Amino acid sequence: MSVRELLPTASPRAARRELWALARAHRGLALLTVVALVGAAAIGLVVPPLLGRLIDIVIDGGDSGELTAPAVLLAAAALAQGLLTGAGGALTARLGETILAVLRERVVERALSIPVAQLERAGTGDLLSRVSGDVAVVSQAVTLVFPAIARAGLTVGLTVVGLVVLDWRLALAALLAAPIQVLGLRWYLRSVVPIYRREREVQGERTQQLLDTVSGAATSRAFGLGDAREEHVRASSQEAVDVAMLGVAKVKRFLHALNGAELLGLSAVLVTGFALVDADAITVGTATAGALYFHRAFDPIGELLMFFDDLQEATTALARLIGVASIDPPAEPERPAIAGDGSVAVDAVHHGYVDGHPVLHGVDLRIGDGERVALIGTTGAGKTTLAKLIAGIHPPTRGDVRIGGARLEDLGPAGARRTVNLVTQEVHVFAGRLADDLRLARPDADDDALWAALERVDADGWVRSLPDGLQTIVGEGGHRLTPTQSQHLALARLVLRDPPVVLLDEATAEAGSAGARLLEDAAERALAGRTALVVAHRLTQAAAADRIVVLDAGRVVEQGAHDELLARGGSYARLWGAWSASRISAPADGRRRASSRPR
Ligand SMILES: Nc1ncnc2c1ncn2[C@@H]1O[C@H](COP(=O)(O)OP(=O)(O)OP(=O)(O)O)[C@@H](O)[C@H]1O
Repeated sequence: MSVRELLPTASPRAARRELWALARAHRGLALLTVVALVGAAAIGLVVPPLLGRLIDIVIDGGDSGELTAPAVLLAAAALAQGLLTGAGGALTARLGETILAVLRERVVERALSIPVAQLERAGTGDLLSRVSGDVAVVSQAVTLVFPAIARAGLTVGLTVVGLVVLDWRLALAALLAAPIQVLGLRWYLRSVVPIYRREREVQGERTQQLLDTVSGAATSRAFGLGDAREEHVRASSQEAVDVAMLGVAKVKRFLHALNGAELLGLSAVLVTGFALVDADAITVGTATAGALYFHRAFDPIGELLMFFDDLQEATTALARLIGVASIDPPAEPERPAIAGDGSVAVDAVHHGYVDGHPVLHGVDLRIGDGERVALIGTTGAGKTTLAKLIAGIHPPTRGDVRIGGARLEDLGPAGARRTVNLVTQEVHVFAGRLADDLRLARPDADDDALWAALERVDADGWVRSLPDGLQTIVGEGGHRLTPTQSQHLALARLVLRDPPVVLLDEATAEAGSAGARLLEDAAERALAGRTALVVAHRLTQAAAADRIVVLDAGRVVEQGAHDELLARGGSYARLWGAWSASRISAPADGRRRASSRPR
């Protein structure tokens, strides 16, 4: 059993540092954004004192000419604030999107260089949920939540300053609202946030039920399961509605509490203002301005509190993205070694994925330059593990792997990739032109080189018959390739890459028998002239090798040529006997029969 070791998540401090560094790279835009947001909030501050001034002029019986200046200023402030708010929102979104784009690129770049072993420990789902789900959450926050929070935060902060400057006693009275807000927020976080989380889970379940029902419609019809499927969808929809309604009820209570806080705070400001006016300490206009300030700060406070959940979600998602973006790419040695030839030496190699569960126990193996070795053994014997260690995907727990005399770590990640290639049955065909898919192996290859590689693995025939030949769009959304054709492509990429050492793991195991035969021939041609370790599932593959190595429970128990091992009557002879018997009773392709040496 493997232990999940999720990819790193940045600490809040590291996330802030990274964001700061990203924002600094766009300091011009960031500065402009701050100026617009602060400007909008600051201009808004002049509105309550101006209204207060108007009231004082009216109360003092001033002439109407005196009203003109404050009224014009009010109109100008409203216009300027509107313009700056609009500009601030647009600039915040632009800054956020720019930073997110850089972050996204970095996440993808780092994701591609994450050592496979680390990715396997984390599970690809972890990385996928980050590059899809987390990016979506942050994207939405960048355009909606962050600008609103920046605006609200600045308005609240500056308004509180304005209130204190206007009259500290009014500011003190306004503070009466704070305890209700703090207690309300604590209650909200404890009771509503978990409901939101549950709501998202239930919605995910409902989507899954819908997808299952739609994609499995034909099966449901065939087995008369329509009613049962409908019931599943109905039940999950009902649950989603129930949970959403529970959330709505709680949010309404929270809003009531906020309204109560507003009532209390505003009453306190008005009563204090009344008392101060009564004592001739301030004018009616100042008291009015105080009440307006309070009111002005209140809406954004509500907004800030309501966005708290989104903000939490977005910060978590951001920390998960920054966590991946901060993974150091594997270090290259200062002076990478160069493999002298294609020989492989495995010395006393031990390996285990989980402490206390060793998989390989001191494996020694020598493969000569250009030699073809077949690795066989029962399921779980450790064949794939050994191949991965030789490919440098996992470093062995103990022991050494050398290629052409150089240790894998001295070759460095890039050198190891150039020297050893592991071809597995998991072949991914990238969406795009077939030629581009092939060029992943050798970006500078011209069309002639691509055709030569395809011819070498006998794939040129079907590629020529595609609607646009090399330019045919394949992969997701394009021309669908059969598993055999995908494997053909993988082998053609191998030819283009041209590594001296190849590890072929189950590359031909999945295809149907006719395809398997074709691929065996293609693999044969792709491997010609290279050192090869073939994890063989059909013993015909093993029999054709120069040497066969039998692995049992993580140990090499036998090795030698096919005839030699048959004559010895050991593990291989027994496996061959059992396999031949099964072939005679149920021949895979209905034509061939097992013989002592099939090739
Ligand atoms: N990533 C992993 N984490 C934990 N255990 C693993 C991991 N990969 C393989 N194992 C375990 O290591 C042992 C050897 O697995 P391995 O895949 O190397 O065997 P194999 O001989 O290639 O088997 P098969 O023929 O079924 O592919 C098995 O017990 C397997 O469960």
